[in-house]
Amino acid sequence: MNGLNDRIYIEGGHQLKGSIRIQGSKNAALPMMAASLLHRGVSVLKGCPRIADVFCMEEILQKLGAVTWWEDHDLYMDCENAGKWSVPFEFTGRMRSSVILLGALLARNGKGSLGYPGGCVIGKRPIDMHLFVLRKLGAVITEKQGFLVAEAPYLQGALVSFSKRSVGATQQGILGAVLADGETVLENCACEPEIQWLCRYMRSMGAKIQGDGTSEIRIQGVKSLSAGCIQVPPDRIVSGTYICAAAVTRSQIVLENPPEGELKAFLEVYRKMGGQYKGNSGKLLVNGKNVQSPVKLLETGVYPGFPTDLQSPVMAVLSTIEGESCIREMVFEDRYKAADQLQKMGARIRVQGNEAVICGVKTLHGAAVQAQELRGGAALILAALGAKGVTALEGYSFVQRGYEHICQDLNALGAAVKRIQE
Ligand SMILES: CC(=O)N[C@H]1[C@@H](OP(=O)(O)OP(=O)(O)OC[C@H]2O[C@@H](n3ccc(=O)[nH]c3=O)[C@H](O)[C@@H]2O)O[C@H](CO)[C@@H](O)[C@@H]1O
Ligand SMILES: C=C(OP(=O)(O)O)C(=O)O
Repeated sequence: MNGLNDRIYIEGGHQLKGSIRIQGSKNAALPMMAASLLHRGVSVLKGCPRIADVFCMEEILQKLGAVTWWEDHDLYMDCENAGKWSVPFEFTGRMRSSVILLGALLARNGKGSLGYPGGCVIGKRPIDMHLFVLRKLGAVITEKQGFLVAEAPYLQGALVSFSKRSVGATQQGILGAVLADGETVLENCACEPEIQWLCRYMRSMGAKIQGDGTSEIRIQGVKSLSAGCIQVPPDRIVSGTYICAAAVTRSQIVLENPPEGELKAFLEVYRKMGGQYKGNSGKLLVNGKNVQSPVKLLETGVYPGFPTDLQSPVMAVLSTIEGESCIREMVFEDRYKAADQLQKMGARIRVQGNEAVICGVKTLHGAAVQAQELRGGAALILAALGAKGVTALEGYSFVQRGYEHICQDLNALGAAVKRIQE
């Protein structure tokens, strides 16, 4: 998207206060939507975030023949007639998560074809392990001019050992195995909470899955699945982003329903920066007034390690803490796109390979900056909140992939963020 609609203006320097409700999780909702294809009837996701990626997945389901509708934040998907099996590149190129539809299409139809997945450009992001697990389950997959074509008259349970932990490939394996003949054992699985949420949802449909949340997942194939219904969990990355908003403005806010238990590694780093927090009856009181300590080394990692999705939001905060901090990005090869833009705002960041050294400054200043991907874009908004003067951020549509109403949320807390609609 180009033009004014893709631009927001943030006037920095306002203290935040008040409380905020956390939207449903993007990375939990998307695989659940793919899983809904496995029931030939109506399934529902309650509290589903109304964000660009969810709308894109909804369009894909419609393209496959599903009928979908919303009741407030509840998304209904009638997949009775979703018997088409091909998704063109114009849809899959917009979103990384589209790739896990391959397992769902194979499980439902015995065949599926898909344009190559898009999503945030934060590294190479190959899909070798996605194809590996489906091939292990019996699929024959060919790749032609950016198009994947997979066929399997039936899928057969198998022992599959992943060479590294991948959230998407683990989900792909689960989707492919739930309706396969016999037992599947997935080894070296990712343990991210979104995998457990997918499994909870699929168990509500009658799937037999055990071990999610550990590195070994066992799936006993069943003949069919019934209607799914679940409350989409609150988004841990959005929660972390708003905690960073309190930290960068040295403010105190309340998150109404954050998944505190899923935020341990992040909260540990926030605490090292001088941030304080207190959980109380499902709410989290976050006090960023004493955020002032640099962090010697923050390493991202697979869950329960520090989430790579919160790396750039924390970089924005560290840019405002005097002294030297260091980040080591261990998951993606190219996830420092926000650093150049933060420098335009006066940040002092040196990126070398997978390390970023940040020499915090007392105050950042407003500038014209460009978001190039989702979380990097959110990081620029955070930096702008704490900066002196006005920041014009181009590329807001990247942020809208994952944040339902970040501008309204921040304004409700006292920020001054403006979007000029064409
Ligand atoms: C929609 C969604 O849930 N996205 C999340 C998901 O992305 P996604 O599922 O794409 O991330 P993965 O866990 O698969 O990626 C982890 C690492 O494995 C590599 N890899 C992955 C698959 C593969 O076939 N081969 C391979 O080498 C990737 O390039 C990366 O270096 O987990 C990431 C890591 O927590 C998060 O940053 C993303 O927000
Ligand atoms: C990288 C992300 O999303 P995706 O995997 O969909 O590109 C993200 O949510 O930060």
